[in-house]
Amino acid sequence: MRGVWTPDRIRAAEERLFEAVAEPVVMRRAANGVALHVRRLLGERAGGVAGRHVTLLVGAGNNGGDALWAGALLRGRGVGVTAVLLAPDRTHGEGLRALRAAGGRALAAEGSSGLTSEAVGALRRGDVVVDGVVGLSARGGLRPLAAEAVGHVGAPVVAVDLPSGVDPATGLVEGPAVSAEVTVTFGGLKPCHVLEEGAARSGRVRLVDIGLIPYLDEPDFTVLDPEDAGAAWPVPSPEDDKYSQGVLGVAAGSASFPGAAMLTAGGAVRTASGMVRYAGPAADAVRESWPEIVATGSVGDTGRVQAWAVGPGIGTGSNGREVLARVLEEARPVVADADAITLLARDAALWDARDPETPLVLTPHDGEFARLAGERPEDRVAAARETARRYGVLLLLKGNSTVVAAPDGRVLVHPSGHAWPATAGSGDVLTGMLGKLLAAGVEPLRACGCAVLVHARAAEIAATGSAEHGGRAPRVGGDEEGRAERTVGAPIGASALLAAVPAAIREVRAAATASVR
Ligand SMILES: NC(=O)C1=CN([C@@H]2O[C@H](COP(=O)(O)OP(=O)(O)OC[C@H]3O[C@@H](n4cnc5c(N)ncnc54)[C@H](O)[C@@H]3O)[C@@H](O)[C@H]2O)[C@@H](O)CC1
Ligand SMILES: Nc1ncnc2c1ncn2[C@@H]1O[C@H](COP(=O)(O)OP(=O)(O)O)[C@@H](O)[C@H]1O
Ligand SMILES: [K+]
Repeated sequence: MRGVWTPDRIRAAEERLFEAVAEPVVMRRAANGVALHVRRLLGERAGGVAGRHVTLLVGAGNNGGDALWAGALLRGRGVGVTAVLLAPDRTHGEGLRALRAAGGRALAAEGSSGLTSEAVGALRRGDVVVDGVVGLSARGGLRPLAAEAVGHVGAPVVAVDLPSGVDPATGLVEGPAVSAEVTVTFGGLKPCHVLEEGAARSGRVRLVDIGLIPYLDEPDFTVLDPEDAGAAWPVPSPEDDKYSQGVLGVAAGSASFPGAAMLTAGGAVRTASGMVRYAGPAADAVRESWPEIVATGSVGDTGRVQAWAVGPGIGTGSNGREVLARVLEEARPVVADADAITLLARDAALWDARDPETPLVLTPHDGEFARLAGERPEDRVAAARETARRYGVLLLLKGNSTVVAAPDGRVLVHPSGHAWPATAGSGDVLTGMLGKLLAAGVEPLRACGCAVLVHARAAEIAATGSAEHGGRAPRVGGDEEGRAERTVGAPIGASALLAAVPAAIREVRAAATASVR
């Protein structure tokens, strides 16, 4: 599990760190990390380090300073280094001296008519380009000169701290910005690494220890890693039987939408052993697809369950309302998705059926969220947190980065790193998966984080066939920790995602086993 801190809190911690450790010492730690990851990327993409060329794009502040210091270290490994200075008068002095002393070159980016031809040549020559334009103090998109310079970069980029042009606090991009292959950040993750467009533009995020951790308090929110999901995933123990692992009731689908029933129920079956019961008009179809499911026609006829998954395809008319009210009255943990969210958003009386002490998870996409909150989410973390608190629910806001907020203010974020789950019916699968984890007794916030992580990974496995390659995706270059952007994939439907859920579970469980070894 990794913490994420807002820029203000990172700065406050840095100030405390600088009382104990001199700033140049900290900066050199940061630069060491940047140089290490540049060397790795040179190895991957240029076949070696010595004799290769690195271009530093250097802005006015400490972010450029880190890049210059990293350049000096790379010179020591035989790398040719050229710094392109966007603001020569305000360049980090010590960093520049260090680079020059190590034999690196520096040139001004701007001539009398825009970017100089030398600067363009340097940007094109780099086997790797280091983005030291702007870091934590970034405001808005890249300024015109920086944007023009970035436009000439064809080589993979290592971003210092964050990809320049991305808003550090939100991950939003409101103008030209860098897209990094690797982002090397210091002390703790910032929101831009895991939210919105910033998550995709950060590429692979590498965290470097600069001694900041003791000065950071509780994170603003957290990101689960595969091993966290693997450690929490329920598997049967020798004492278990089919009931003791938690029974999930699924109330989904209708005569017009049998597929929603199949996908939700399937998500549950593939997530954990034990038992799944189905209640609804698609009982015959469900029995045929999933013979292991005990299916009945109505919620009232279903036997005992430990949790319910309700909503996909139930409709928003009186039948759907009746189903949802019956489920809520049972006072068991519930995950309510799709039509159930629409019904809850427009019918305040339905909330009376709910026991406020029993966990209720709502899993809206942005459109459903707007029905609940009155507007589409802008700052997704703040929006999810506020709505979770207001309704006293766990709010799982779906998207490329999914945000899960608990009513007590805790937040988990999962940046998927790809968009393969964006396919009709994949939300139904997620609802079934999450319901089964709730039925198994996994703590609700963690259950949400685990379900989202494994769901996204299952989509990636299905799209890339990576499980067929011994758990590793076929990649275009990239190291073995490489992210999905460099993975060759083909579009999938939700059924393919569903079929890949067991492979994704095996993978996270293997990660958990490896991490305790
Ligand atoms: N505080 C520290 O001493 C440490 C900070 N570190 C580095 O220092 C960075 C923060 O340094 P600074 O606070 O000096 O600020 P930055 O280097 O982030 O920004 C410097 C200047 O860039 C300009 N700028 C702002 N937005 C821009 C945009 N959109 N396009 C082009 N230029 C823009 C502004 O004039 C701003 O003052 C961190 O991101 C990290 O890289 C690390 O060395 C660790 C220690
Ligand atoms: N651009 C995207 N990148 C990654 N995941 C996405 C993207 N768009 C949607 N998803 C994921 O796909 C699923 C879609 O769920 P939902 O919107 O309920 O669709 P449906 O109702 O068709 O099942 C969610 O898990 C969501 O997080
Ligand atoms: K940067």
